[in-house]
Amino acid sequence: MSTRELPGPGRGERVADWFDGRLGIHSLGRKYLRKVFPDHWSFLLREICLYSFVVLILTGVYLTFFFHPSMNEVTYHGSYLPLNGVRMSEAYASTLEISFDVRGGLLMRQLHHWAALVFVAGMLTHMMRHFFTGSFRKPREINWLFGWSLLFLGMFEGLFGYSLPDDLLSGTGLRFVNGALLSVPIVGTYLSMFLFGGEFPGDDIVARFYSLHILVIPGIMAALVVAHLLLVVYHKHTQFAGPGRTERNVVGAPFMPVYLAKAGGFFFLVFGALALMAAVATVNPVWSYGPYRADQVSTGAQPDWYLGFAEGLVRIMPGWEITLWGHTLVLGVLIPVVVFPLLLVFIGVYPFLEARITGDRREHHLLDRPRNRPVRTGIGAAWISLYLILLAGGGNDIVATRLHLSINTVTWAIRIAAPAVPVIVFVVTRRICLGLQLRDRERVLHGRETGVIKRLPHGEYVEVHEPLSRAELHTLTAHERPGELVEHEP
Ligand code: HEM
Ligand code: HEM
Repeated sequence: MSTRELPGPGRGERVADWFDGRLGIHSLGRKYLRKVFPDHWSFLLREICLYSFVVLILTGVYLTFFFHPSMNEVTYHGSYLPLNGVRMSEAYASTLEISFDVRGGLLMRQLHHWAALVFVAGMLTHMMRHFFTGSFRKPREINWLFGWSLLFLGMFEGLFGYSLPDDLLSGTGLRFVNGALLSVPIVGTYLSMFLFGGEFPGDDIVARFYSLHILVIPGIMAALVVAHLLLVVYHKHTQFAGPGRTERNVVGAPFMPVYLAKAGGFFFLVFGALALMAAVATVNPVWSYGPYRADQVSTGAQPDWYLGFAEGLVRIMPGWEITLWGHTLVLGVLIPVVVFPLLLVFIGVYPFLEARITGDRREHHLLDRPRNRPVRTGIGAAWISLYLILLAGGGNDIVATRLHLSINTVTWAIRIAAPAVPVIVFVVTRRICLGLQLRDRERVLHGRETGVIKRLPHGEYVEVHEPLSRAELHTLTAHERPGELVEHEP
């Protein structure tokens, strides 16, 4: 065949070449599309975070087309007749319009709100899975901090979001924020005036929260998500111990095509589940609360679940006040305002605390089984129990009415449970871990109990034990025992 007859590159190949010459996509792709992903069900939690974040951005952009972030007063004349003729802010009126007059508006609002609830739940569970398995250890401490910042920002992003519609519930939440700011000594009044642009509630807060909500915080969060994922690529994945898995390799399926297909499918699953929730379950029906008025307050007012623990801290505090040099310190609010961030900061700095206390400064790429780290597992369980108790405290009125109890009984029960239960949970969890370790040890040394009883020729009955497979033996023994840490020179 002469050279003239050779077929030239096809159109697709030419386009690909053109782009590759300018962007280097081919070499990048060749390197990263074969990136290996280990498999474990708990790794899916991160995908719930990622995809609900994507849903939040998509639905959020749709909402910006119709939402008016203004506190100018208007008289409502829309489709929701019970509020016809009522004076309200433009923000609230536009939320009613989104809910009743914009095509797909209510679905989008509910999708946005459900996605927010699931997003923070996803982050908390993803965080706890990394906590319990010790993946935050060197070299991933900074990625832990990136993740932690996402959680922290996510909570405030939610608070700013549900304050936007300017309904009676969100206004009650803002009054709470105002009270918390005012309790700060010396600068409290300035902080409140600065945030609200004058006396609470002022005319600016919705517009201010709007810029933070749709621009500043999502921008920082998107950058953090990218940095978080880049660091995962740089560090490579952690994995559970098992045959063939070491501190130096990663065993799993390649990104392309296996993982991409899985991740793509999972995106539609998360999107579908959220859409279903948004379609069938009402969330934040602002029309039934009415517009915010500073002289009114709604009963049964709750923040979204992820901030319930902060509310709980305030509700269980006695209304203590002291007067110093002619100034009143409202300890009943100030103490919770200090404890609330501390509870979160403890989680943020935990990797550094653990490394310092255990003296373990080595790199770790193999994950711990929680039972093999009884103290850490105990601390994690105790933290969750405190969080849940305070969450119940934040809904003490709901608990009291649902269980037909006096609100004082509920409040006192939570006051006692908040310090006591985490200690009990710590001790019990630690014991359970040690028990499970003994069970593992028993299985390694004597094999699995088969339940088959044999009678020996001399009449003795014994249970037949089946030795574990080599793979199982490896998995159960591939961990360090206390006292194995390498001593470092100070
Ligand atoms: C992590 C991200 C986000 C969270 C946790 C979040 C959370 C929320 C929540 C809970 C609400 C109240 C919804 C309701 O009315 O029931 C809200 C409202 C709103 N969000 Fe977001 N959001 C996020 C990101 C975004 C983004 C990226 C945008 C826009 C680009 C956006 C735009 C809006 C708008 C316009 C509203 C007011 C509309 C309304 O309440 O009906 N959000 N957000
Ligand atoms: C928007 C929220 C978040 C997204 C989209 C996200 C996503 C991811 C993804 C995709 C990974 C890869 C590997 C894996 O899960 O094993 C990862 C790893 C990690 N995440 Fe997150 N994450 C988020 C929030 C958080 C939070 C709140 C924390 C903890 C405070 C956290 C801590 C970590 C750590 C320590 C790793 C490294 C573990 C490893 O390499 O195995 N992340 N994250």
